[in-house]
Amino acid sequence: MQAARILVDGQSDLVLDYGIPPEAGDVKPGCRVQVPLRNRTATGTVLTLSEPAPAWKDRLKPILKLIDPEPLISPVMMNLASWAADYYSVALDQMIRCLLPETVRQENTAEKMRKMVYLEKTPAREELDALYRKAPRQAQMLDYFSSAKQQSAPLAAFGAGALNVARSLEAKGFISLKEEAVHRDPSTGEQFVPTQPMKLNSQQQKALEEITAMCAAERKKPVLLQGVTGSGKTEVYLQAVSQIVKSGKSALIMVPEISLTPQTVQRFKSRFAELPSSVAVLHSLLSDGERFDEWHAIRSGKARIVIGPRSAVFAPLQNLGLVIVDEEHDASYKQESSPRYHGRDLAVLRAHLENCAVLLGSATPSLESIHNALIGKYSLVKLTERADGQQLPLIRILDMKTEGRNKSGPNVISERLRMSIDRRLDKGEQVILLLNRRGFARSIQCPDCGHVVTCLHCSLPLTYHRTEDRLMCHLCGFKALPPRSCPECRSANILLQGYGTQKVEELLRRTFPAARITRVDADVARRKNAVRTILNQFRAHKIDILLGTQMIAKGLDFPNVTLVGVLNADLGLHIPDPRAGERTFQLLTQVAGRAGRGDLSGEVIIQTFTPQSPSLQYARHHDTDGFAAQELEMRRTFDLPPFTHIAVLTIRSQHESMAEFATQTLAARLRGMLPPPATMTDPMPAPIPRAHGQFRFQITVKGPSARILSRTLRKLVQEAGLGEDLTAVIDVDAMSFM
Ligand SMILES: Nc1ncnc2c1ncn2[C@@H]1O[C@H](COP(=O)(O)OP(=O)(O)OP(=O)(O)O)[C@@H](O)[C@H]1O
Ligand SMILES: [Zn+2]
Repeated sequence: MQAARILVDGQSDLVLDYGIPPEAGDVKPGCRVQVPLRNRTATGTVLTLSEPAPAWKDRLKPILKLIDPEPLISPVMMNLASWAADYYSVALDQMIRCLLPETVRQENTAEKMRKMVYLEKTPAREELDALYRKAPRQAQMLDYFSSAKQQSAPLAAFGAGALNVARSLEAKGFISLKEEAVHRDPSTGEQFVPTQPMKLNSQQQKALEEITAMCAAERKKPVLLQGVTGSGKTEVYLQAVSQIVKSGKSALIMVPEISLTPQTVQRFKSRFAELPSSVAVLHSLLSDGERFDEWHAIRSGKARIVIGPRSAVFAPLQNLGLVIVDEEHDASYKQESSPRYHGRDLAVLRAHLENCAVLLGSATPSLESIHNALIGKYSLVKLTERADGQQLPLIRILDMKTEGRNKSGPNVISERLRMSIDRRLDKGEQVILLLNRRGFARSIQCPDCGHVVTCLHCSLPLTYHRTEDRLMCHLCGFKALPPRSCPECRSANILLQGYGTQKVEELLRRTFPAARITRVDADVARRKNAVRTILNQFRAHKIDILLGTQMIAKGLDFPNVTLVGVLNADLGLHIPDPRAGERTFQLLTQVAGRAGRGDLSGEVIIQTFTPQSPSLQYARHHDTDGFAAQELEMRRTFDLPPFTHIAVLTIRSQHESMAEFATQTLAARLRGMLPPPATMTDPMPAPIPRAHGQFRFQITVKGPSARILSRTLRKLVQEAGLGEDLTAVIDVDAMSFM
């Protein structure tokens, strides 16, 4: 009897061997099975098959039943899962859970069925008239088909009691009733007008040819498409995908966040509108039913184009021909909870395992990707001009130390910016204002003694929410009344410092009373479809000024926007993160790219207290290469990514001394385990030392091989056998250090 190693659902890393009895059928890796577990039955997924050691042969419990005749997980995806589990130090079952969503794994989730009425025989006029006299509802049902010129309709369309009516008609042979599976399509109700491919300019043409060549090549390299904002990257994606689909293969398009990139989704849905339901959109707001249906539509090949955020890298596409990662630098590709995988990195790996082409696109690629291009691992294609032939917008940097002061202290909107906004509004043009919310905007700081009001449970500064008139912690949700005076020095000026989108909105309304102003921030984005509705209104010019946080910086295309103002460019620079400069550069370049995308030329005004910072200066000159060169030089000097890998081990506990002691003990052991040239820091409190009521201490390790760092930390934690009050978190290739 062969044995199968099975990942049993429900318990972390419970991997058990079972025997495969002949009656179980063709059990393969990636199949789900039913197995006995103590006194109950459990479900599980087959990881590997093996010949059991002779001594074990008779002691293995047998598999009860094979659930899927064909494996739900392809061998390539099994491979990807094991690789990721090892690389990111998570249990294999966690990765399998990403591959098979809960609703797909549960055997009992069924397709949604509905009753359909099919017309079998069209009644003659006299028959219908007679029916109208005897049984008017039956007549109406039949009449529906002739007037609607349809052969079928859902029973539910005929209202209550329709089942009896339909049964009578079925008995008379006019119609038949059938059960059908409904596809729960998340975009039902939306209309997509088909679009035609555009004639590519020569740079776009070259980019497309490079991708086509890579698709055909025996040995493939990822293609990095570095194209300035508005250079027509999306059109290149569309035509590349079109080629792939025509050749009978499937394509995966990854985007940072669906709710923030509605235009990209719309453009794909429209371009491929002629292929019904061929574009599947995955995102976190899908209902279980929708997710189940989309998953099976993708797996069966009904949907051969998939758009989704980082988790879409696990979509069960067959015969994959191309993977596209749009805005590949975006931080949201890294999952910040377990499993802490990087969607872009797994996309590159998946493409490698499937031997298909992969395209990474961005106006401001990550330094990791630029580095890979420079050393020849990636093939680099550039789009240096806007597709519409427009100039890139003129960027002006305003030093708020001199420009922004008035009697009461620093101003939110400088006089220069105010005048520019006025001018644009007078001409009937539109304005985007960005409030950089990385870092601690909206926090309450006493202007007299410098005291910052922080959360009682986390050390994070509390932020002020106008509508509720409360201070809130964005980590744990703690709420408090704003103090009337400074708890430290009793100064009454306490509320003056710091400002959030709500406060700026209020101020804007006062400054520009005639303008129509709308705010988009995380609070607004939580409401389903709110962002999309606002963006549609903005496009229709029902809004003059759009005020928002970094979420409005992404991939939006509004031809009538001629001015973009960045209110506080440097906030994100002053945080403990080696990528702070890179993120600020990317944010400014992206948001500047929203200006002047139509026939009107654009202008960008950046307000800052640190005008000399390289992130700002290079952004001002649209100089991605220049920024990358100097930033890479700095990273090399300080041995930071992409020249090394960083992993962070965080130990959390409700008890501060326990966490600190455990971290010190681990650090001492780690010193003896970490193979050179890897290095480590001393244990330290995390930049946010307390979150969700837990104290957090960190050790940061650095080294040329992420896998060695990961395996060493994993071994360390496993051997230490931490007690119940302690949690260890390993974050490989960490992107956030808070
Ligand atoms: N070959 C072309 N000829 C004419 N117009 C084009 C062409 N390609 C793209 N465009 C238009 O140029 C505009 C910008 O293109 P697109 O949004 O694809 O750029 P992008 O590089 O994806 O921009 P971003 O990085 O800012 O999201 C769009 O309105 C698009 O319709
Ligand atoms: Zn808190």
